[in-house]
Amino acid sequence: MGAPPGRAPGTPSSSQPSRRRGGDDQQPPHPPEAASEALPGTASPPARRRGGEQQPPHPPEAASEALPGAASLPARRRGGDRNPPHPPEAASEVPSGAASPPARRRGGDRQPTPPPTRLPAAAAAVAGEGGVGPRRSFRISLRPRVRVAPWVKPPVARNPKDPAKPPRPSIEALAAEWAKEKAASGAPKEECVLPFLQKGAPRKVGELKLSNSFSSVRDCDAKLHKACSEKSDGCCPRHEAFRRLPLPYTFQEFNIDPIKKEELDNGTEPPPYTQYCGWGSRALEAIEKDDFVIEFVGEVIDDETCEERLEDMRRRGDKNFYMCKVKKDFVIDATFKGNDCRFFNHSCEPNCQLQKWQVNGKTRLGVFASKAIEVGEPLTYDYRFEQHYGPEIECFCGAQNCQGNMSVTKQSK
Ligand SMILES: C[S@@+](CC[C@H](N)C(=O)[O-])C[C@H]1O[C@@H](n2cnc3c(N)ncnc32)[C@H](O)[C@@H]1O
Repeated sequence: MGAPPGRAPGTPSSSQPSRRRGGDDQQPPHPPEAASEALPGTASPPARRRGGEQQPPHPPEAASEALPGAASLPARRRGGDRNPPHPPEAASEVPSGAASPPARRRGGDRQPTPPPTRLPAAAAAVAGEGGVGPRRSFRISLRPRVRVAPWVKPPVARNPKDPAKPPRPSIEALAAEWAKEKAASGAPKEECVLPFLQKGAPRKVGELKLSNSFSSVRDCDAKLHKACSEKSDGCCPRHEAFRRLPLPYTFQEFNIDPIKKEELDNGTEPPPYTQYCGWGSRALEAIEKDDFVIEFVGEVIDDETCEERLEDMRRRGDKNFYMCKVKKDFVIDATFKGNDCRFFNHSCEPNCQLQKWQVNGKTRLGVFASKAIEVGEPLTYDYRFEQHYGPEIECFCGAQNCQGNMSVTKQSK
């Protein structure tokens, strides 16, 4: 993407102490592929979270979620009332403008309460697509690779070379274990594979850009669907398919690590690099270039629901955005349900890349290493999302060639 060196026009850099670059606060360069650099604050001192940043319990639907910490980070952003970023990929852009100094996040960043959408079936649908399956969480297969920062011990303690540490099973071994259990549960054979680990099986169909799109508000017949939905007791046939989670997840499998924010806050110091970007994930083992790292999963929602959720976010003043627009009426929202991938922060010089794959007729998103990643490195990818309204979201990735914000200009698309 055409991220211009330095801050984007209009992005005031003087208004705030530039913690992103230079100086002791600079972050170690991030790995990735597209953009530029390291997560900011990597070297900065860990900052304790405040109680106010704790996350409220999730609503019933999301109850079993893994999204704790998401909103709680102390991140510095501009304009506290900036709009929530829109789901990736499509979009357009917002004038930057807001020159106000980045403000730390507080209570307002709490985890949003799942919107009382007309899609009460959303959660249930989640279970639907996966069919019967083991209770094994997909995350298990990913455990050796990544983990949400707050739960991660210092990289050195996880060093696989440490003789005191028993070697962790490989991701392939864990995947095999998962597949065995799933097969034993009676799940169809095709659902007992982790596509991204199957050599040659899945088909990569493209790379995905995260964008802050709100486009369907303007160009889609969402209203029609809404009316349809109201008439049919909240169930619009056409949208039903988008309320499911990608296979092979079953509700149980997706119901991972329902860790509460309070637990994370209890004596846990967030890693330094989250000082400005919020919670993050880091590698717990060395990852080779092109290796599969994790799948981006979440609730699959349509554009209308996405818009409703974004509006809710704006009203709540939430600043963390977890949606990824795959295509029209197909947005994967990890706000209320997701795995560690939801904690991957943006970097203008990322070490991972989000790719779109076609697996057994279904579109799935996989995060792959775009370069070799060392143990302890923050895992990032280039969001490159576009925002339709509100001030630009300032980027604190710390990359030397950071573009200053997480939006992408139309020209660079
Ligand atoms: C998918 S979430 C990543 C996890 C998030 N840090 C958290 O605490 O839950 C995306 C959000 O993280 C924050 N973020 C990620 N990368 C950032 C960066 N480079 N600079 C500033 N904020 C960032 C933004 O609030 C963004 O909406």
